[in-house]
Amino acid sequence: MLTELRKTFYLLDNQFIIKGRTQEKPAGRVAPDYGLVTTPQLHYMVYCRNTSGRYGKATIEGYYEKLSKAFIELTKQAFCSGDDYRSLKVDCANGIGALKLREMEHYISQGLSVQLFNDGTKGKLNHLCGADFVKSHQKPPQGMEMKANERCCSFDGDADRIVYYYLDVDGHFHLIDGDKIATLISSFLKELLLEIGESLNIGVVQTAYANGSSTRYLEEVMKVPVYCTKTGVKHLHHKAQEFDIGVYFEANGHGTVLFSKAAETKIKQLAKESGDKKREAAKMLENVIDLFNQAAGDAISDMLVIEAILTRKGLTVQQWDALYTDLPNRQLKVKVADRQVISTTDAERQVVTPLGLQEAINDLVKTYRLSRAFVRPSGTEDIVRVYAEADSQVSWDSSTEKVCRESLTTWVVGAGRREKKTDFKSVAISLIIKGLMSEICLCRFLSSY
Ligand SMILES: CC(=O)N[C@H]1[C@@H](OP(=O)(O)O)O[C@H](CO)[C@@H](O)[C@@H]1O
Repeated sequence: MLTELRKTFYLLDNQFIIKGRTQEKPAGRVAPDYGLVTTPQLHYMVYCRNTSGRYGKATIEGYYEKLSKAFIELTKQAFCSGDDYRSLKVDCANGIGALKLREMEHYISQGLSVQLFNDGTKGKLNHLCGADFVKSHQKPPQGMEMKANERCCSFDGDADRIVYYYLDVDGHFHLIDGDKIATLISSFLKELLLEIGESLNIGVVQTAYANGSSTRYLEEVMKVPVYCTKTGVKHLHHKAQEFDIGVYFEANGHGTVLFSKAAETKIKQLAKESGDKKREAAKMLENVIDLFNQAAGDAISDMLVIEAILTRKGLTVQQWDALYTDLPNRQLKVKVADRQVISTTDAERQVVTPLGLQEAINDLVKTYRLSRAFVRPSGTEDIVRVYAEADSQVSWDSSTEKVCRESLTTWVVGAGRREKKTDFKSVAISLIIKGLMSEICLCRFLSSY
């Protein structure tokens, strides 16, 4: 994988990428060797080169200096500076993120001390660790020593995704995924925008995998417009470019924030105006712009933004988590002979073919409160993905409970996970939706293909 990254980098560096078109590099130019870098660092270098250095210095030191300077500026007069805010446990998925975060550690040590786990000295890349493992199994990575209420996060193998989590005093695991990251960031940005008093528009971009509670919170409580695109960051990135400030995150923790040129110019100009609250907010926004990797979703950059926001707002990880409660949800993969038998529309939320499948899904979900389910072919694997979510407040009778208990036992034994007792009904309901959709609908509709 790391070799793949290097190959990708050399390929990019041998070409000049201008407004999405590639051109051969002029003869005689030597491609610099940056050694091993994370995927987002690689995107950062390309972005710097394509803007002739206006975005930043196209070196690894340039990256560290730009981000750490903004981070230190944002945290130096922070509301909270106790040890709890300063230390963070990071699972590096045995990937490149460990090497790079170690290199960066001393640049940021004034504001944050990181303790690295799964740093690649032993263990395999992404094996029982990393953001994807933590998100899909909803449990801590192997090798991480967690105490109650400690703030922890996981990168994925190439360090372009991040998720946070903690254990509560009862030992229950709480995941804070890309949706909650987007919510925290959007609320911080919205507050700063209010302070500078400029009518810059802000939009949040999600995919169908965003938890319904996050969408509702953003739209109804925060009054921020939310847009849904197809899965895959390229779709989210393009949509986010339509706003002065475009926040995009996939639920799996892949995302960033984009600032339009006009917004950046306005903010820079306000930051120069003298001595008032407006100017302070604009200066803070200026640092936020520098701290985000606007070339691509970046675990290191996102981590620093999150840490700066939590410190500035004096928020604990539990308070952050309590912004809203995720609807119980399940995702599963179904192996089919030809995943293309399923085609979708409406940002992959509605099935077009095979005919009848969408009606079957509609019939299934309409009996549960706040329920939603969709089926789509994966863009990266030869599988079909099924997603279902539902509210835990649902009607219940003893026969349903019997079926659910059995399903739940199968689930616990099969997946090796233990649910909280209070989640029992909701988990069981999700299982029914999942079970019905996967076993009855999908099999019935797909068996003929
Ligand atoms: C449900 C899910 O997590 N899908 C992932 C996965 O895409 P699929 O098209 O679902 O296979 O890989 C993509 C690339 O890494 C990532 O952007 C996306 O979020």
